[in-house]
Amino acid sequence: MSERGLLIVLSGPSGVGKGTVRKALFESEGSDYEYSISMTTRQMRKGEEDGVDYFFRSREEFEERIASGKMLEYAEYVGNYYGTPLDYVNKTLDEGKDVFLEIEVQGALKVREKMPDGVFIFLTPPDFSELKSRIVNRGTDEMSVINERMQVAREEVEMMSHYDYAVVNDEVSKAVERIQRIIASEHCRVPRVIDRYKKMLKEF
Ligand SMILES: Nc1ncnc2c1ncn2[C@@H]1O[C@H](COP(=O)(O)OP(=O)(O)OP(=O)(O)O)[C@@H](O)[C@H]1O
Ligand SMILES: Nc1nc2c(ncn2[C@@H]2O[C@H](COP(=O)(O)O)[C@@H](O)[C@H]2O)c(=O)[nH]1
Repeated sequence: MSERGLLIVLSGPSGVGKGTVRKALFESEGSDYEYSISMTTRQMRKGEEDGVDYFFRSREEFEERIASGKMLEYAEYVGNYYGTPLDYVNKTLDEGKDVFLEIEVQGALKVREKMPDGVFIFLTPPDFSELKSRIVNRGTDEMSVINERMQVAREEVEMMSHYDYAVVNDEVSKAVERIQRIIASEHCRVPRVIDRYKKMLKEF
């Protein structure tokens, strides 16, 4: 039996490029990760699709899921709930597949408490004016929401010390390479592979 998959958590301020980097990573040669689609109560943006970008749900339904313990983590971010469905993550890790979460900081820290053997990567902007330009130029949020997201970003950067790695997203292809190297080295960590070797020795 193969060992449990690796949980990879990519986090960082809104607009830093988590989605862009994640998509480029998934499209890169040899990439073999399973993306955990999050659930949210926010309004669907133009071009988004239910079940692809997010599971878009009402607040009532989201709160029912929280109450019945169906979320690995959730957070309220700029007025909306966002969360990770628990079953999919556990089932996929048990199948030996690597699971990729792209989530904000409060949620990532909750996952860290529950699944400390995951790898926690904080994506950083080259600087804050570039971060603001990226959110503004994306054109998806009103100025009041952008200002709120920038305010949250200040607090989130303070939490970087709780992560295993910080990766700067200056250029998407470079950020992808840095993340690939981190994941490759995490796969070789002794606590991950030792059980398999112990089992092999027993059967030898
Ligand atoms: N390295 C980069 N250089 C320049 N622009 C970038 C880079 N990475 C991402 N962007 C642009 O920045 C904007 C924000 O990127 P993206 O939506 O991926 O961020 P995000 O961190 O996923 O945001 P959110 O957390 O709000 O979902 C997009 O318009 C994207 O094209
Ligand atoms: N704690 C969680 N945060 C999540 C999850 N899915 C996405 N996110 C983060 O929320 C913000 C805002 O996202 P947007 O799509 O409205 O721009 C961003 O930082 C996402 O990474 C989740 O399941 N849990």
